[in-house]
Amino acid sequence: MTVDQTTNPTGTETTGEETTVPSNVRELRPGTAVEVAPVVVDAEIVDEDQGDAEATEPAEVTLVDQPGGDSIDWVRRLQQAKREPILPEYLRSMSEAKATAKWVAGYYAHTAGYHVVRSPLYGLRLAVRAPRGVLLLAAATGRWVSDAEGRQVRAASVRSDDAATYLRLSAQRDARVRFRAVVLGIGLLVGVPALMLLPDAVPSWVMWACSALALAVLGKLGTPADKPVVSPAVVASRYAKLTSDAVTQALASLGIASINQALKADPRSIGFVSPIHKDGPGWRAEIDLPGGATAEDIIKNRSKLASALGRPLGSVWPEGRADISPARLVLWVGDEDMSQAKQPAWPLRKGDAIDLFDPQPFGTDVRGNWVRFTLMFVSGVIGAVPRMGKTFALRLLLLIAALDPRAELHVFDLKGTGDLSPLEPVSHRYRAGDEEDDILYALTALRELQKELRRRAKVIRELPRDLCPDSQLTTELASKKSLGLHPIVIGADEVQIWFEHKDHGAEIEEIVTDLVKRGPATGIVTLLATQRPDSKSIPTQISDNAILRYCLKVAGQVPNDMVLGTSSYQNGERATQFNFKRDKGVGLLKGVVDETTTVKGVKFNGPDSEALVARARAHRLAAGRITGYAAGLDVTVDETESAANTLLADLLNVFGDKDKRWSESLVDALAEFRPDQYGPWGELDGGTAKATQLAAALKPFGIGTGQVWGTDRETGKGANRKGVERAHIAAALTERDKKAKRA
Ligand SMILES: Nc1ncnc2c1ncn2[C@@H]1O[C@H](COP(=O)(O)OP(=O)(O)OP(=O)(O)O)[C@@H](O)[C@H]1O
Repeated sequence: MTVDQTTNPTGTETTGEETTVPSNVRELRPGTAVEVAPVVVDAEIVDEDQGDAEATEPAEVTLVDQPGGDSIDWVRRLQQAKREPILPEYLRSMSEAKATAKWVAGYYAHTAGYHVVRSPLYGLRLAVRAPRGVLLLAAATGRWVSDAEGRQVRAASVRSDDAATYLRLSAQRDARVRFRAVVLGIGLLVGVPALMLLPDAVPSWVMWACSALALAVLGKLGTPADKPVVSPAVVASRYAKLTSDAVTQALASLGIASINQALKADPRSIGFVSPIHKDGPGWRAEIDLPGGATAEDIIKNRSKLASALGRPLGSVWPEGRADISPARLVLWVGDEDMSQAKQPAWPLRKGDAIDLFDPQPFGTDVRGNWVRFTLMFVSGVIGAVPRMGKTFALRLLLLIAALDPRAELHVFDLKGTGDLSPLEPVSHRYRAGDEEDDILYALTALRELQKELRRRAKVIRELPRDLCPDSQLTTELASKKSLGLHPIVIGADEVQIWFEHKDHGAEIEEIVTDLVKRGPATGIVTLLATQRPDSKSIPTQISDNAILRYCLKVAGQVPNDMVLGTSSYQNGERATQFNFKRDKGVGLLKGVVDETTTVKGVKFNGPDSEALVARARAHRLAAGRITGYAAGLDVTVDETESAANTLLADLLNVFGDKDKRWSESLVDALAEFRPDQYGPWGELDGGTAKATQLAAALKPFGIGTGQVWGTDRETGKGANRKGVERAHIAAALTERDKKAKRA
């Protein structure tokens, strides 16, 4: 079609009789079904019957794709573009730059040391191989002088009876051999006497240097290709460059129907957004998947992808970029398995004071880059099956908190193994264990914290606007001792023990829910770790409101979604993918980073933690911030309250299915139930003494004892004796719990 280059106001080009539309522009035609339903009609496809009418009467055309390039969106595109950091990760802080420089220096020092130590061996190897080098040099010289390289061509001319060529080649060879023999002869005539005279003519070190050089050259010549003189000081990566062909083939082998169909129709349907390039210690490919396939489809099949690429699972990391498109896949393939890669030194290991309002390094991502986040304003849940690194992760977060001298730490090690004990010297509240008094200690501390939460909310609410414009706690406000808004960080390991406690579980759940929900805004950070992430061990109200989520290896979809949030498994965020043996300390981190990221937490062991805490304590001493447990001023748990606290619950436990029971039989049952606590009561002489004891213990709760009909177990006779009604105890227990909540 010849096109007259005039353009009408709608942007179409006209040729007098014909109306054409630029091939990349689609249109909607008025008066057709297309107008009602926005179906795109290609301008080239014109109904034959309507063709003439349209030719005589120019149709009113509404363009779907507006003319013009992308330039109208230029600024917006620029605004949306993600800026890559100007400085590489290792240059962003002085300490990291130093650590990197130190690492590089260490690397070359190691390489130099390795070769220096082996240099006598290298010399020996060269000396042993030098005679072979002499023979090979002589043979090569012989071949050069005799023009051996032309032998095959001359033989071919003989075989083909090509006399003329043979004569020409022979003449050429004779001339060449003559010339080369003369060169060799002169060389020998000059070289041999020179070699004999040289020792007397030059200083001996020159002779030694020349001899060493000659030995080195001849030794190198005599070295077989598969036995290098110098052994490698470091083992280089085994894996080759990632290519688009390898990626395409691997994606095709995953059995994803939409990808396979698209590849069948067009083998180049997998779109590579940018060239595959080196990104840290690995290769990065950014891909637009074809035909309705999503990044999740690939993430779900990570192990198959690794197998297809012929790499270890720990080095193949597909990620989605849902902010761009569900079909955008970023495939990063590491030079080595993440579990084998050495983690760089933790920037906080020296124990310098930090500000918790700033992002702090917690672990490294699959590329070995530090993953940093701000601990303030979050509540967190850490979950995993046993022995995968939960406690290490929780301790690491608490160590980070300890480095801010203002942070008040409340540490509860319900596992009771003392893994969190390095934090004792800086803890405001600390307890290890899950005994009754440990639970009561925690309960007392949590009640205090709930009161503190309310106080803080009031303080923030009443602060002058100029100090706190958005009711947002700032590092400056947190530093003002008079306000008492310093960070509070609570860490509890094996937290399910709290929530499952038969007497206090409900109250603890209520307080922790409050802390998790309202705490972050008031500077209270609650971090909970559990090895059994289900709705019983971490109530849904709490897990739903957690911001920081760190999920190490879990066994299935339910615990996975409990830690990472509903539908996470469905969306390809699967901590089930980690390996029991190799992926200790590796987990999916969510909520505090832009995208859910695979992170290997820093492995900071007990002795190192103690050393770091010693520094942290020194900062606190200097700042006058040693409080509570660390200052020898721990919370006191009222023991009578604790005995009284359990008495009502214990009575309900031993009551059995009766509504009323004699006091003396209840005392015997209590003594059997908790010998430590009620043993002495059981030893009282006679039923009356026991009944009097129970009556005295129940008096503070307003429960009286009265005559109760029962049967004597020994005589089998019925009688009226002092006893208690179950309903009175249940009512008193409910009333007491209500009071505790109001307090
Ligand atoms: N970041 C890490 N890197 C490498 N190894 C780690 C890391 N964190 C923990 N480990 C290893 O995993 C082991 C178990 O860690 P940890 O005690 O924290 O597990 P856990 O999940 O708390 O176990 P449990 O449920 O039995 O208490 C540790 O002894 C340590 O060797």
